[in-house]
Amino acid sequence: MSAVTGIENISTILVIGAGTMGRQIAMSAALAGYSTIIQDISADGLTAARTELEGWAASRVAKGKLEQGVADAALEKLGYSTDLDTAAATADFVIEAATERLDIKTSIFEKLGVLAPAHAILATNSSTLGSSKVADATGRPAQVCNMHFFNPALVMKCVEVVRHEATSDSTVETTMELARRLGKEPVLINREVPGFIANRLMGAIQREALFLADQGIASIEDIDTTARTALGHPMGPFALMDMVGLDVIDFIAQATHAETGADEDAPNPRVASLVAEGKLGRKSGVGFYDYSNQ
Ligand SMILES: NC(=O)c1ccc[n+]([C@@H]2O[C@H](COP(=O)([O-])OP(=O)(O)OC[C@H]3O[C@@H](n4cnc5c(N)ncnc54)[C@H](O)[C@@H]3O)[C@@H](O)[C@H]2O)c1
Repeated sequence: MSAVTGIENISTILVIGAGTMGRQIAMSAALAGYSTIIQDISADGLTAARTELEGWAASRVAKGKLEQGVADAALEKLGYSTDLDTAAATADFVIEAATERLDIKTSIFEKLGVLAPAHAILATNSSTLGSSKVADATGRPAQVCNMHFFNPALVMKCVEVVRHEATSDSTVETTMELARRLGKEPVLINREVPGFIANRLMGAIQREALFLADQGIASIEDIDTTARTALGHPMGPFALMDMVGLDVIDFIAQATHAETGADEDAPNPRVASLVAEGKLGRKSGVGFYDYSNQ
């Protein structure tokens, strides 16, 4: 039997990592009324997170999309800390969104197993590491799962909840319900699989798009146009890869290939050579498309 907490007993959420994902996950939790602590080893990272979230709230209020009182209440619910020991001791639910490295995550989960209250659920936002890799380090594997948000986490509705073999039903139920209370539409993945659902679907489309382009069957522009005009996608696969970052696309392919060893998961040479040339997509000004004049 797991001693996991039910949704009604969750009042304090700890988000570990104040980067791209962590800060917006934390704001989603604060907006839902939870006392939320963002913990990061970098004080500068915490300051940057605070500045971005205060700016985000002010701009939403200015556009009439968020009431001033709601924004103020959420910002008041947010605490910032470099001290994991103190932060973890009060957490009912932990969402780890630190740097994507197994050694870092293992050490965090090991500490959480000791520091967090016995009832606390310990979730990871990792895109490529299944929670089974860190579950045993906690001493409470039944209370560990992936809770995978999408970027930008304040906007995207999907949260993939991934259970590993030992994750308890109550951990899954509480995590799914928490996601709903954060205004998300969670989906459940019953078994760990590289890429979960969304990145697998995206990977399949990208693979086919790259195949068509590599074979000279159609231009990247026409493939993107087809995805938009025939399939109703908001943007084509090449534009999307440029937006995500070609280094990220290549990293995900490498991680997936390392895990599955399947030929179809091998990193694409065209993407790898663009990355080697520093052409990373929108963020570097050039990727499949040229953004230097935008
Ligand atoms: N960026 C995305 O689009 C995206 C989407 C979904 C999930 N994810 C996942 O979210 C996680 C974070 O990604 P990100 O893009 O926000 O990364 P990021 O590089 O923007 O932020 C990572 C943060 O973790 C902090 N950190 C590093 N070691 C730490 C430690 N020991 N304790 C506390 N904080 C620590 C860093 O200082 C940094 O602020 C990763 O697991 C990634 O797979 C990322």
